[in-house]
This record gives sequence, structure tokens and C-alpha cells, in this order.
Amino acid sequence: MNDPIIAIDGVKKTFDGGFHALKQVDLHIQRGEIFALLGPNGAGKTTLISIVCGLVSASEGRVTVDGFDNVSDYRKARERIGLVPQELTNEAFETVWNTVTFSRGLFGKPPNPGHIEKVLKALSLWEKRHNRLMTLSGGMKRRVLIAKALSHEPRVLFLDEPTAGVDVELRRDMWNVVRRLRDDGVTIILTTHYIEEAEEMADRIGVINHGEIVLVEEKHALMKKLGSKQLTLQLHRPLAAIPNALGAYDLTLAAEGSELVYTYDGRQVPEGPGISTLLNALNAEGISYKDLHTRQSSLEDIFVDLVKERA
Ligand SMILES: Nc1ncnc2c1ncn2[C@@H]1O[C@H](COP(=O)(O)OP(=O)(O)OP(=O)(O)O)[C@@H](O)[C@H]1O
Repeated sequence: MNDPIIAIDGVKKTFDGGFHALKQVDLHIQRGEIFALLGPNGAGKTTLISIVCGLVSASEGRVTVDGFDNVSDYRKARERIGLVPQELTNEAFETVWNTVTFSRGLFGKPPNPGHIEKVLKALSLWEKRHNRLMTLSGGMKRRVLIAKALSHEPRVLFLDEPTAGVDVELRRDMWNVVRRLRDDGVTIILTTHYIEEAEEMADRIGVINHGEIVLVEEKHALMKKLGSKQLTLQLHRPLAAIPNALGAYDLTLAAEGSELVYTYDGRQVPEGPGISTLLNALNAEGISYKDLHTRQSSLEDIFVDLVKERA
């Protein structure tokens, strides 16, 4: 892959006390993509983000942001990143405008009221710019966190659990905000527990478990897998091999040849021609079955399987 905006190579993290939070992480994030990092509690998501952002140091390995090493070129790497943390830690008595303007100053960037205005308008906070943070709703406070993270015009935005605990309507609003940012050329990396969120938002999905990336795939490729269904036939007599005459079907044998598994595109009607022609073909081959059932895989199944395998 060429010229990633973030390159994480051979990163490991062992905390004091010997806990291996990240075992070996290699991950490249492409410019302009929305990347969703999925993983159960304690998988290492926040640790990984914290390392990329320079808040936690890696025990081994290297991270570059837009080509800048995040240790030897810390400032350049860090100013390219916006981080929206999980927790709401806002200054209650400050106004929206001052908080966001101050955040920009922390990065040593000269004032740019025009940029702050644009950010506040994009996040529907413009009308509230003179409000103190304590007078905002929970959803607006979350928007302020995003505004702060965008105040210094970062090229990459990390969103750690952006919609944890927010209602459905606000979640949809946040998704729209994230899409608009991506349209403006910002690369987005979000961590989430919500599989639906990853399905809805991401260009690519990564799954992390026990400090290891166990899957990285284009969402569309994953969705194709998700769209697939399986028909399992329990045969009367086990087969040693799949007959050549059935070579046109995506078939595998399971349970020592006593089950024939047919994988097909679940977006067809299940009883459609795919299955009936297969059943006719089996009949012609003299293969009989005593039972059959279908199942559809979902991202949730894939996720649960991956996480279970490594448990
Ligand atoms: N400072 C620390 N010292 C020791 N262990 C830590 C420290 N910070 C995190 N850990 C451990 O590292 C593991 C990964 O934690 P991390 O916060 O990265 O998980 P996560 O995937 O973000 O989880 P969640 O979804 O719950 O936010 C956990 O087992 C956690 O207890």
C-alpha cells in the first residue's frame, strides 16, 4: 500500500507490571478513508490510539503520521491529529467559542476565527457559541469535543467510541458529521463496540482482540461475506469427495463427509433457482439427505467467531 497517512509498524506495549496490552500491531491507514476499529472491552483500542497520538509510549515499534515519526518528530506528527476522547472533560464555565479557540492555541497555531466559525457551523454549534458548556445538552457537549479536536485543522481525526451512550437520533447526526469531514479530506479512525456503526460508516474494518489485529478488510468485501448464506445438508451416506458433476457449486464437506455445505449469495430468494437446481443435481447423482437447514452469517457472527477463537 502506498503512502499511508498513518503507519503503525511492529508496535508492542507492555505496561509496568508486565501486562501485554498490544502484542504486535501492524496497521496502515490510507488517506481519506474511514477506518473502524472494532474490539471487545480491554482489547487494546484506546492503548493503540493513545500510542499513535503520543499520549502513551510504545514499548517497541514505530508510528509515522503523514510521514513524521511520532517520537522523533512529535510536534509535526501530533499537530496533524485530532483526538476526540471517550470521556466528556469540558471546562464547565467556559463558552463554546473560547474553549474551541483555546484548543487551537494549544497547538501553537495562530488564531483563525474563520476556521473556528466553519467548524462550529458544521457541527451545528454556531448558535450556541456564547453559551457556557454547562448549559449544553450531552449531545452538544460531544459536538464540542469534536470541534476542539478539529480546531487546529488536523488531517486525521480519531474518534474513541464517538456514540457510546447517545440516542439513535444523535448517533445519526454524528455519522453525518463524520461523513462531511471525510468529504473535506479528513481521514477518520473510529473505535466502536457497535457493529452497526462500523457497517454504516467504515470504508475498512479492523478487528482487534487481546492486543492483536485479527482482521482488516474492506467493508464491501466483508458485506459480501455477510450477504452469503449456507445451506447444510445432512446426508444419508457420507461422501468421500464432492462429485465432479457438482463442480459448479460452492460446496464443501463437513462432519467427516456426512454434511454437505453449500455457500451461496443470500441476497437471492433462498428457495430460488440456486438451491432447487442444486437439489436436482444431487438427485441426479443419487445423493440423498435426511435434513437440511440454512444460516446467514453477519458481521456480528464474524466478530464473535474471531474473538472466540483467540479467547
Ligand atoms: N496504564 C495501564 N496499566 C496497566 N494496564 C493497562 C493500562 N492501561 C490499559 N491497561 C490494560 O490494557 C488492556 C487494553 O486496554 P484498552 O483501554 O486499550 O482497551 P480498549 O480496547 O480501549 O477497551 P474498552 O473498549 O473497554 O475501552 C486492558 O486490559 C487494560 O486493563
